[in-house]
Amino acid sequence: MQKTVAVLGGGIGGLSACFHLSKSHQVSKIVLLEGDGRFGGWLSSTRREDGAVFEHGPRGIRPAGAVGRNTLNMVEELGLESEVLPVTYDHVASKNRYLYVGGQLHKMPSVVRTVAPFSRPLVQSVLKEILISRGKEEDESVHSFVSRRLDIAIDSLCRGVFAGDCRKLSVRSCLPPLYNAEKARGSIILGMLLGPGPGPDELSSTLTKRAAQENWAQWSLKRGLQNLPEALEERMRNGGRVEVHKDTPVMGLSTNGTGWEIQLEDGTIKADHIIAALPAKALVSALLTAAQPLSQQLREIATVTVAMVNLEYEGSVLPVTGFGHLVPSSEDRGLLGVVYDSVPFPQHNRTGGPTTRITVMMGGAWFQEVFGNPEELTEQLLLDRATQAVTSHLGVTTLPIWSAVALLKDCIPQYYLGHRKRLENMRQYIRDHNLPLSLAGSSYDGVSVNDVIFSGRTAAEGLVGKV
Ligand SMILES: Cc1cc2nc3c(=O)[nH]c(=O)nc-3n(C[C@H](O)[C@H](O)[C@H](O)COP(=O)(O)OP(=O)(O)OC[C@H]3O[C@@H](n4cnc5c(N)ncnc54)[C@H](O)[C@@H]3O)c2cc1C
Ligand SMILES: C=Cc1c2[nH]c(c1C)Cc1[nH]c(c(CCC(=O)O)c1C)Cc1[nH]c(c(C)c1CCC(=O)O)Cc1[nH]c(c(C)c1C=C)C2
Repeated sequence: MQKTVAVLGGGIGGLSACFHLSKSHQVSKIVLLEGDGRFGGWLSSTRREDGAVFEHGPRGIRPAGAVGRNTLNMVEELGLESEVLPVTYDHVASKNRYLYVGGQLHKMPSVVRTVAPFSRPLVQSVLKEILISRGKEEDESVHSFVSRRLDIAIDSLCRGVFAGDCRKLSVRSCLPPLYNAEKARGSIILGMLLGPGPGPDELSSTLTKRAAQENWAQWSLKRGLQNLPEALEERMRNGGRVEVHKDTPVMGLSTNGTGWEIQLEDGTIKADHIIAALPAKALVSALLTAAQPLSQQLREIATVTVAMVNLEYEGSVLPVTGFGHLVPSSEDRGLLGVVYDSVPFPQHNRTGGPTTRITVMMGGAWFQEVFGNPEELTEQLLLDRATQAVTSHLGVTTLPIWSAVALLKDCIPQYYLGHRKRLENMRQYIRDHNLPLSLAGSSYDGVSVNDVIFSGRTAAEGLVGKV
């Protein structure tokens, strides 16, 4: 088959699509088009000369489930095994997660089995959140007692994964275990305890076996997660099968039904098929007047903006130890949560003398309401807000010795009510009109790094068959 496939967007989704496409000889040419000056999208790490590593996007990847194993297989194929930093389930960072409620940290104790996408906390929260947030009334109705607690738990979880508002997010698309548990077992709690039943499996690599044997809860890479897109880029460049272009934004797309003309800043290229691994809204902009009904559906996939503030403190300053804490919207709408990065990944601390690395995450669905227009915000305001939170939540009174502020505009898609139906409609439209187009990336079938890598693979295999 003499085919040119263009992959739009060089985030982890687009890179994964290229990686899998390049294993097949069904396509004669693969072109990767990335608008930015670097590949990797939200996977972004700062590496300082003294050995410290700071993550500005994702910081941990879970090995569990078929999608988790798929990522580890890719890591092994890329030769990154020796770079992996695992965190096991018996590590304090896996056992201890906190909620900040009523001005205090409350530990969420661990319970039961792994249910993707939550390694433990969903069940923890549903069952054990009962410990927190004592009511002010002398007595209250059973309904009020339970719903107040569940509200806080679910609100926090949605903030800790989607930076989103649980009142708007779709349970079917955002918490499939909860939805499936009820459907499969007739009861949420029973379903969560028994698990969703067997899922799709993956051939095991040495790394996936190691992850299972050693009971990994999450992992990172020694040089930070940005090392993953870097290794993929290197593979693409050295493999000779993918033409990689950065600083090459896609400006427009037009189709004659059998192929595409892709408008770039300095000319056009042709492709027989497109894998679009762009955020949904970027795809809408590129589609211009093509496929209007599809654009209409894509437009409805909203996103939220998150401010990430990395802080480094001299010495060991944390009063508690664990992964971090979440802040429910009833406590503070703008402050989503705080990750204690040095606990799961002390290897990312600078060499020489103890330090504490912390990341404060702010905004999300409440960004505009709390901080106003992101264009008008100063870094200093976000830094002040973050250091104040570290002082009031964790009692840290010293000033950070290093900090970085990153405003991640439109970084997490929000799967609102009806998301599943929208996806079905979009894919139906693509089929009905024989559009040579596949959709990949976080806008559609899951936001985790694992989901996105899997979406790139699914798009590639949809075109060339299993690789
Ligand atoms: C703050 C934060 C924390 C997170 N934490 C975790 C975590 O701990 N664990 C986890 O598993 N996941 C986490 N995630 C989720 C995960 O990182 C993302 O969902 C994932 O990286 C998205 O990958 P993507 O390839 O779909 O999109 P992107 O990374 O957005 O990539 C899309 C690419 O398309 C490019 N592009 C856009 N427009 C154009 C155009 N017109 N032409 C060409 N290129 C274009 C962009 O420059 C970008 O490189 C986190 C996300 C964020 C934002
Ligand atoms: C406070 C905001 C955020 C924190 N992390 C993220 C945000 C928006 C982003 C994020 N975190 C996770 C994922 C999905 C990964 C996956 O499903 O594999 C994303 C996109 C992982 C995660 N983090 C928390 C939970 C419950 C999960 C789901 C997977 C798991 O159980 O491990 C909780 C949590 N997130 C943050 C904090 C401070 C925190 C709890 C203490 C930061």
